Formats: sequence, C-alpha cells, structure tokens
Amino acid sequence: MDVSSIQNPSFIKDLSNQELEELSSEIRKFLIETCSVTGGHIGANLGVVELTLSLHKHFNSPIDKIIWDVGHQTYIHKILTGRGHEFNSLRQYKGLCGFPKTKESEHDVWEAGHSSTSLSAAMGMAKARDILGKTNHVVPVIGDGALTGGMALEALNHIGHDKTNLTIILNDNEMSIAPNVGAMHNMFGRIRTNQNYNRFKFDAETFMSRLPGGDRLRDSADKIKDSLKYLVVDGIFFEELGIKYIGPVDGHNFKELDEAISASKQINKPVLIHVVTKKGKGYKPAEVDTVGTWHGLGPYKLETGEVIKGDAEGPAWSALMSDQVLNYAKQDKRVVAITPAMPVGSKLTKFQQALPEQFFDVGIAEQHAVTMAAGLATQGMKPYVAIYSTFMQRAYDQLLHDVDRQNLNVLFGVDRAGLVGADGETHQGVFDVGFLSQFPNFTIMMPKDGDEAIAMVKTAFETEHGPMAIRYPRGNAPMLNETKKNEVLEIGTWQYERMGQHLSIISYGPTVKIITDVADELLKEGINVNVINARFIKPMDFDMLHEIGKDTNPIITVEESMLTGGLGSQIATFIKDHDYQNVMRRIGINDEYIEHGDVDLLLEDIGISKANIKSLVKSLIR
Ligand SMILES: Cc1ncc(C[n+]2csc(CCOP(=O)(O)OP(=O)(O)O)c2C)c(N)n1
Ligand SMILES: CC(=O)[C@@H](O)[C@H](O)COP(=O)(O)O
Ligand SMILES: [Mg+2]
Repeated sequence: MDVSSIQNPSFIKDLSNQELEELSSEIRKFLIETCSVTGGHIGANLGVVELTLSLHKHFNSPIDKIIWDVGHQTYIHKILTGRGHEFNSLRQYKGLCGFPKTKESEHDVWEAGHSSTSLSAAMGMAKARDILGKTNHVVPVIGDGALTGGMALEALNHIGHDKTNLTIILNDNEMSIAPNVGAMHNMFGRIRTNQNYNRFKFDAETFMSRLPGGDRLRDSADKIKDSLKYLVVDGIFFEELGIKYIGPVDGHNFKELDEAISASKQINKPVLIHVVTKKGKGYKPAEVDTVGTWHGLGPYKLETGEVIKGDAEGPAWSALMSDQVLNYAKQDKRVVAITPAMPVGSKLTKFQQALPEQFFDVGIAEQHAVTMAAGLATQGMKPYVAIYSTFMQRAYDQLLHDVDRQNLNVLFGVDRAGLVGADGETHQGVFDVGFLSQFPNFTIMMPKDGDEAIAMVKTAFETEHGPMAIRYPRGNAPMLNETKKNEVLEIGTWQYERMGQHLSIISYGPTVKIITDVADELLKEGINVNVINARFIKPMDFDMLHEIGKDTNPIITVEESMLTGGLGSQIATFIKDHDYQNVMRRIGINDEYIEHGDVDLLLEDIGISKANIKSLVKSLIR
C-alpha cells in the first residue's frame, strides 16, 4: 500500500490484525525514509505506530477527540488523516508542521509543542461534551515523560475527583528525551515488572465487564483486586486517585490493544490504559539509542543511521555554555546545574557524568526547576538553570515571584534563544526578552560569539548580581576572538563594533555580525554607521544611549525577538522620555507567531537580512 495516498482513517476499521501489522511495516518504512531526508521526531513516532492505528480503529476521529501530548509523535496520525503526500515538506518552510495544527486538518483537535497539556485540554473537551449533551469519547495520549509535568498532575487530581469519562492513554517507553526520571518513572518500572498481577487484574476486569448483570461480581472482583494490589504492587497511584487503571499493555500488539481499548469503553469513568512501547521500534539505530539522540534529529544516512552533520563551525552553543559552567562547578561545589528534562539538548550529559551530585534532571518541571534554584540560592549555592527560552515561559511566575523578587543569585542559560527553525511556532525563543525585561532585578545578556559567552559566564560567577540570564541560540557558536575570555564584563555596558557618524544600528547576539557585515559593505559606498553590540539587553548602557541621543542621527534596532517589549521598544522609550529627536526604526518580530522553516528564510521574512537593513539605512540618511 502507498501510505502517502491514504485519505482518511475510516478503512482501518475493517482491517484484520494481520493487515494492520502489514500496514505498520509500510508506515515505518515510509517514516524512516522520509525522515532521513527531512529530519524529525522519528524515535517517538516509530514507537506509536500500532497505538495510533488502534486508536483510529476504535475511535471515530474527529468526533472522538484524540489529543496528543507534546504532539511530536503525530506523524502516523497525519498519514492516516490524509497528509502522507506532504511528508517531503515536513518541518520545512511553508511545509507540513511537525506538530498538530488545526488549520492542517479537522483531526488535529488540539495544538501543542509544549508538554503536559493534554489532560487539561481533554478535561475541558469532556466537560464541554457533558454540558452540551454529546456522547463522544475524549482520548488524551500522554507519554511517561510528559506525565512528569506539573500540569498533567494538576489535571489528574481534578479528573480523578470529578470522575469525568475520559480514556487516558499513557504511552510508557521509559524515555523522556533522555531516559525518564523521577519517582513516577520508578513506579511504572515496578508496575511493568509485576506483569502477572496486572495481567490477572486486566483479565478479571475484562471478564467481569462481559458478564451479564455482573455488577455484584464486579464488586467482588474489585475487592479481590484491591487487596491483591497491596500485596503485589506498592500502591496503584491512579486507582487511588479514582482513575481506573488497565495495563500494562504491549503497545506493539494489536490484540492486547484491542482488548484494553474495548474494555475501557465499557467503563463510564476516567480510565487510564498503560501502554508499554519501544521508542524507535523498527529501526535499529533508533531502537538501541539509550541517550535520546533519536528522539528528534536532522537528516541521517538511511542505511547506517549516521547523522549527517552540517558544515557549521565552532562548538555548539549549549556545549560551550555547559562546559564553562562545569569548569566552575569542578572548583566550587556550590555551583550546581539543573535541567528540566533537557540534558541532551542543553548538552549537560558531560556535567552529569562528571559531577552527578551537583546535577539535577528534574523532569519536565520548569516551574519546579526555577523555584528549586531559588531555594538553593538562599543557601549560598550558585545554581545554573539551563532552560530553553520557549520552556522558560512555563515558569514566568517562579522567575518573578521566587527568583527576581528575592533578588537571588541564579544564573539562567537561556538556550534556543531566537528562532529555532524546524520546530516552529511553539518553540521559537522570542518572548523571553520581553518578559524578563519587566523584572526589576534581572540582568539579561546575549553574546555575539563564543568568546563573549565565556566572558559572560565568568561575569555571572564572579559577581554577585542577582538573577542573570545569558541567552544563546540553537546551533554553533562562532569564535571571533574579539572578546577577552578572562574579562569580567562591566554590567550594563555596550560596545561599539564600528564607529561612524551617519546613523546607529544597535543589536545583540549573533545578529551583531550581520550588522557589522552590513556596515562594512555600506562603508564602501561612503556610508559610515555606528554598530553597537548591546551585549547587556538589561540594564541598557544609558551613557551610550545619551551619547547617541545627543548626536540626533537616526537609530535602527535589530533583534530576533518580539518587538513588543524588546530592546528596540525600550530604546525608543528612553529616547522619547529624554526628549531626544532621533528618528527610530525597529526591526524584529511584529505581533505574530513565526512558523517552522529554515531560520535564514524566516529571518528574511521578518526583515533581518543584509539587503533589507541596507536599504533601510539608505532610506533614513538620504
Ligand atoms: C514544557 C516542555 N518542556 C520540555 C519539552 C521538551 N520535550 C519535548 S518531548 C519531551 C519528552 C517527552 O517524553 P514523553 O512524553 O515520554 O514522550 P516520548 O517522546 O517518550 O514519546 C521533552 C522533554 C516540551 N516539549 N515541553
Ligand atoms: C518536541 C520538543 O519539544 C523537543 O523534542 C524539541 O524538538 C527539541 O528541540 P532541539 O532539537 O532544539 O533540542
Ligand atoms: Mg516517553
């Protein structure tokens, strides 16, 4: 079967389990091939082929609502709902999104990208169903990693109490991106190894549910089951919360999935089906990955699974930052590193191995990570929280209420700052400048290159300056050798990269290099501009701002961030507040979300291109 020609999932309902197995193989082959060219979250998808087919067999999407947590594992769902023919554009500019998108299909009933939202969304949809007198099923599919997120636990607490009819699918592959962590993860391990008890429990429930007038028998079975669970397993969390537990079920076995889903449909209460799957199933390099490389990656060689490396020079920004912090941690045990489930992306595995006592992977728990860091700081520790800009959004109040308000010495490595590319809208790191700038005590920096990043880490560890954020982008750090790595930077000072007299262009981070290139090209045409590296986004360099305010020449600001609340807006406010007369133009992201695609193309769309900046300069000085 040509899986890219599938129009909708209705045909699955008539397939035998053997036919479903054949279809699974074809889908896997298709995914492994297409993702070898486009890249993507291949590991997670290979693990849910049978599960996705079973869900579409037993439920009537989109009337029944299948809600995918995170949404990175929806490739099979996309194929079954008529999008297979678009897979060569997966995660590319103007192509198919790597996450659910309501505008792509009516079957994508919930958009995500950030984790642990599915249960709350499901509760909302189920309540709407009940209030409106509808009868559809609501089926959130949540991974064992996503279940470590606070939101998911808040929702479970509500669902169990409210007894709302939901079919929760727990996809337990023992992996978050890296191996999963936490006490719940350990509990699932115990449940998995107590297969006999669970098999008995599942069979008994299915059996009882099929008996006519079996209420009394069911009650007795519940009692036997309840006493057994304390004998065999040390407490079944979900049942105690009021959520019926079915499992564990082999998530690659259609018969077991059939039985479990059918049984769940007999129960008019919240049910959780614990499905055990293998991440990367069916592709050897992904199956044997114990690190998390195959969770999501770029193109790879199909035959060997060898990852195709880009031609970028310099160390990965994340590695450069984590290694610097590790150097300090080796000399000072007060330096500790915290990651909310991103040791792989934030390149902290070296730190984890070198100093396990000073390293904390707290699971997908950004709020906890930030407040835990605040707690550490109150005791004189020097916590470093490596956190993606986009996921930092989850911890807005903790940053404000716990860290900033108490002016605590916590260093944040704000990873993936700026546009991230293929992950798109849900993951662009473009809001942190706006919200962190509002916090009175925060210092926000962004290095233009790797050397400046090293000096910034030094500045953070060698000054006691309250909360600090060093932003750095996805990708590799150029080492321009223009900053002394041993320098402690003076807080709130900017630097002239080029001196001119016609106009000032102010930027921060690697965008500074684009501006200096523009300035060099303009110089050949006799146009002489200031280029200012605003390496401290906050506090700004007020002396320099007065200088350029007084010279009255036009000012252009360029930033890979939202314009609202961005540096440009703050400079404009400063100029206005001081009655300076400079004409100002701001380049950055207007009031919109930026979709997925190649970063250079996206930058061009928002006006961060040499050509656009050059023509703006010319239009302002002529
Ligand atoms: C709030 C938030 N923090 C971190 C992430 C990054 N992230 C994406 S998928 C993932 C692991 C999810 O594990 P799990 O739910 O078990 O899904 P699996 O990939 O194992 O199928 C993480 C940490 C995220 N998407 N959202
Ligand atoms: C789905 C998700 O949130 C992560 O898997 C994310 O895609 C990781 O991004 P990086 O590839 O930038 O680490
Ligand atoms: Mg998982």
